[in-house]
Amino acid sequence: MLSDIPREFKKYSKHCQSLGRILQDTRVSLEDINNVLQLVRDIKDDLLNLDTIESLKSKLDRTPTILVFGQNCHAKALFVNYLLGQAILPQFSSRWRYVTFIYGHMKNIRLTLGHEIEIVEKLKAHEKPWITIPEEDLQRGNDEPLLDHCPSLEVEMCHSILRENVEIIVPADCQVEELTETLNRNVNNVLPLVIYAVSEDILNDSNIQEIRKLKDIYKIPFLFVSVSSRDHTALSTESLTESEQHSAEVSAVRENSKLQNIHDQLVRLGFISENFKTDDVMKRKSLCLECSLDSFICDKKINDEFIVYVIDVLKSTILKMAAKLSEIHTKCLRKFILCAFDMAREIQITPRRILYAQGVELKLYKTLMNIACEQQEEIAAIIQRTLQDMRSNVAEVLEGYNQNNTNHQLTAKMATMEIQQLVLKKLSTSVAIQIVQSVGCLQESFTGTLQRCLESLEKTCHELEGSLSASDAVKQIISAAYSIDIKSSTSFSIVHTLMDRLRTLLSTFALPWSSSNQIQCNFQWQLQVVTNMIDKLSASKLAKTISVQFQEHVKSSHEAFQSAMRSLEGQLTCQLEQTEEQRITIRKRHAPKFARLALESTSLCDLVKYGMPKQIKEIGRGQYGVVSSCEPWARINPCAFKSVVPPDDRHWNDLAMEFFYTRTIPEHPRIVKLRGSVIDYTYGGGSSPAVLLIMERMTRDLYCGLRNGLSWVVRLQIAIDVIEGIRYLHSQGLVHRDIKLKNVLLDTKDRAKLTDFGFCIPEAMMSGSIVGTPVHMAPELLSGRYDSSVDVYAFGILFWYICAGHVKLPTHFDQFQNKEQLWNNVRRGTRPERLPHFDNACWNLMEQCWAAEPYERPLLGYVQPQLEAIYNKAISDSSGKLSSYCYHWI
Ligand SMILES: Nc1ncnc2c1ncn2[C@@H]1O[C@H](COP(=O)(O)OP(=O)(O)OP(=O)(O)O)[C@@H](O)[C@H]1O
Repeated sequence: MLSDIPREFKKYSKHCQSLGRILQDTRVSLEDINNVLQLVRDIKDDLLNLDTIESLKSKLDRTPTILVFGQNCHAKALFVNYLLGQAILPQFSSRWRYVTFIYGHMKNIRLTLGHEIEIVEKLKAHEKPWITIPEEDLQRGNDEPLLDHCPSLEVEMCHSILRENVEIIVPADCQVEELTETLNRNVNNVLPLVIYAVSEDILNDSNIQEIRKLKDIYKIPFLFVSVSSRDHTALSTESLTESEQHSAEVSAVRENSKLQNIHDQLVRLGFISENFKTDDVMKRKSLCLECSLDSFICDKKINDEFIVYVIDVLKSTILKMAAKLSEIHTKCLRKFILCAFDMAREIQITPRRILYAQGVELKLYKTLMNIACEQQEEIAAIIQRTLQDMRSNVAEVLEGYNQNNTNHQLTAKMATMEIQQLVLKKLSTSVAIQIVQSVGCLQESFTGTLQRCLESLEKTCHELEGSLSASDAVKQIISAAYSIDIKSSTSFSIVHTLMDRLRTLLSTFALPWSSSNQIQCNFQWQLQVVTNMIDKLSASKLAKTISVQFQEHVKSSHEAFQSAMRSLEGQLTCQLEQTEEQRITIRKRHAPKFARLALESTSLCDLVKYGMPKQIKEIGRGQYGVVSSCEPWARINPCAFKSVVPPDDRHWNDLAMEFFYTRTIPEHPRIVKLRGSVIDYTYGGGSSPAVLLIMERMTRDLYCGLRNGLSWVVRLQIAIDVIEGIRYLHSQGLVHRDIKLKNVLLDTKDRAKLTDFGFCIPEAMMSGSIVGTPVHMAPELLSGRYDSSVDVYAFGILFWYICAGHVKLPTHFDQFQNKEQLWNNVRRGTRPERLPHFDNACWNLMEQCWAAEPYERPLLGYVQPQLEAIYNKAISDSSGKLSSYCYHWI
């Protein structure tokens, strides 16, 4: 109804206010994180680059404006007059200037340049009272410009549509070519609702061109309205005379055929879809679909259907903005959570890596030192053997020089040189081969992982100082023992030293070739001298030298490694403290803030799309909220919602974080999926808003189920369902932390789903807070240091109830006066008692699950097949033995 339109604009403006507040909070929160983390800064830059926040802000500030275009002034006048319910515009005139209708307490009219500047000009309307705007005031003078300083006729009216900060603009008549520029200049920063009024049977070329141009400018759906001058408020046909009735029928037929023509033409031109029937409009309204198609209505239906177009445009506008904002919140929050995960991992892993690297290096060092000692004898033997083998090579060298050279002095020198080189080369090669063999396997087993581990530690460290790094020190240790280039003896320092020593030794024995002693050398004598000289080289001494040098080298590299490691460890410890601080800030401040914003923006989207859920009746109450059944919402049927009123900011943030985790996990048959949320800001008189969490409605909880009696097979199936649900949550990185009878809901077939993710949280975001329901709480929960195995413990207790088949507290627990007493005893090992009908398989399973030490508790992947085996046995037992019926119903 037209009379409902102001309400829709009012709703829109309320949503805009909510969005504006969320937007402002988002801006403040982004500023808050600005200096925290590089990663977070990236998020902000990302947003600023896109100008998302700013552009959303300017979109929010737009005034909803009904822009009335049309085939001619006649069509536009008819539409505006329908809309405002009075003949405000003359039906037969042309060359209009801009006409803007705005809200005012009294009817008033003036010429303006924009809203601010009023042009003082005497208007016809000022001369006497008027109903319809005088044509003279509307018409643009021949010399009146359309672009710069184009005067606009501003009409103030006291009308309910205009009261909601809405304007109606009838743009000035102009040529199609001038449209873009005139509209850009005169109608900017508005939220347009574009009407194209048609009064003729057919659109002419210039109309079509105009529509195309308008579609280029406003990329939103249009509403085509076929208008006619017929008075729809006229009396019903029954009160007409026969001839009047006849002419009314004729004009109705003509009207229908005109409507059909225009409709067909619009379809042909592709402006509206072929299947679009006016009746669809109502269907679309009820389905709350986003406005994506142009619509076509006739003026007879304006009263009922114009509102559909208005709702479509307003809803889709709000939805787009809220969805964009929600995307920003979710994106930031995801980054925060990932970041917290990485940080938690870094904090956990780095000290282990350091220990690992130190351990492996120490082992490597010790092994190399052992090699150096153990290999000494073998190296000596190798040197000995090599020197022996060398005699024949030396003989060949000497023979060659004696035959070919007459200058004995020169020959002697050259021969000495060549022999020296020969000895060194042979020695270095054979020693090198030995060392390579000894340490070669070490390189494979030690360096790969160690090197990677060190490199990753050094990469993590932001301020590695200039001195030798631990990874370089390890490289040195290895190269002290093993060098790829060992055969080019110069690159291997130990062999190089050996060469120097040999060179000195050999040059001492080079005297027989000198000319001063006048002794003629002959081959045998030379050979004897050289052989003697070689024999004088002490193999064991050389081996010892090599070994000592080798050990020294390894030791000094080891010391360098230790010192590099100490400095690396110091820096990393410092850095980890900062990382932990940042993680806490993210977990406690930034993530909850964005979670709350995300909850607000997604709730706004849900509210706009589906409205407030309509309560049927209360179905349950928990510690934190009331659960009610409600009418189908977002096509969820049957549907329920839990309303939670967070008492303070901390609870708000906690709720928002939990909501985020549970809303973002993919659907699973064993989990009650949260379908949406809305925030009721009016709750408690507006002082304490309530968050309504909307979900599928289940039949009852396991507590009720057990109290009313469930067969053994059904109970076992429920236990399997619960395990599947917990396993799924764990696979998503979430810990439930509150597994208990009331959080297991049953459907009509008594299949179970987990619900109430009030405490559900990813491990990395856990703060060690003490949460849960006392009897189901694992002892370590109280220490604040726990992991996902608390759910296994809680399942153990739940399984006790399932096996017991009733909801009475275990006698062992019943004796305690308060939860402190209970916890103290649980810590000391008190657990539920074994009931007489428990079989071994079930009892063993629950005992394993509630083991005191988390590491003793079984993995759920182990529990499930155990349960399935118990279940299969129960099925075969129950099908065979009717006599056991009573037992099953214990
Ligand atoms: N989706 C649902 N469909 C049907 N009943 C539900 C649904 N969710 C909850 N209930 C019922 O409402 C009761 C209250 O639920 P709620 O989650 O608020 O609290 P709780 O789990 O019992 O306690 P607490 O708030 O301490 O965790 C449940 O015990 C259950 O019986």
